[in-house]
Amino acid sequence: MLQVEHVNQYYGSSHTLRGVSLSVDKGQCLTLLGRNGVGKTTLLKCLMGVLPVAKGKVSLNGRDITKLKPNQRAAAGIAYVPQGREIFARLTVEENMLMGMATLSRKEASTISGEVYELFPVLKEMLGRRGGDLSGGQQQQLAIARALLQKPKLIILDEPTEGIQPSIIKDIERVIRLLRERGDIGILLCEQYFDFARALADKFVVLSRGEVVAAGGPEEMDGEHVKRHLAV
Ligand SMILES: Nc1ncnc2c1ncn2[C@@H]1O[C@H](COP(=O)(O)OP(=O)(O)OP(=O)(O)O)[C@@H](O)[C@H]1O
Repeated sequence: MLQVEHVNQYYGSSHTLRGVSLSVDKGQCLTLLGRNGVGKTTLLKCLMGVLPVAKGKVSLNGRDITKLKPNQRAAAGIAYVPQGREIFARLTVEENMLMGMATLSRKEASTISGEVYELFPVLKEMLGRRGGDLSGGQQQQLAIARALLQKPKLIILDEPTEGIQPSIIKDIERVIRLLRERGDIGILLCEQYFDFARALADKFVVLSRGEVVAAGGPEEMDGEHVKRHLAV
């Protein structure tokens, strides 16, 4: 479904992504690994259209989306849960979730799907609370819920466990596992927390200095060649 071919990106003269290729299939979770500063977030921003791709191609279900704007990519079916969550602090939980439905037709966007409350029961209890008053873990759950309400074909998660307490990390792991089992969505998970990433990966890619240096199935993630490029 998502096909990334030889993507290159520069910040000024600094060559940040060097010919990165990867693919994510429907019902599959690809985990993107690598130390701080290797280009993971830059790659995700290129996939979302927040940063331009200098050279290379990004396609979704066979459609070339390399030149599309972020809102067009959202409408095409990519949802992005950014690092730091970026929820609207002054809007309520309910209003934040409604923002996730902005790309849907009026009919589709009329009600918040009950599935979201099944996945994240805490959000139902907090509908009227301001986003900024939620804990970090609750904000992360809200950010994922908001992305799912977009009814995406592909969800991109940038370090969802960062700064989150262990009990909520377990909840997030459970939700990603459920989404994977549902089988109708592709998941691209960028993650520093190795055990979490390994538990969810159908396959993995390791970046180092903007290049893919290792890739394979979950059984290969414990290899020395992989760990050498990670902070574990
Ligand atoms: N706006 C920018 N302008 C110039 N250089 C940048 C910019 N954003 C990031 N960089 C640099 O590009 C490189 C890749 O950064 P990026 O944030 O993609 O890494 P990362 O792997 O996501 O790291 P982290 O896990 O810390 O988020 C780093 O060397 C970083 O300093």
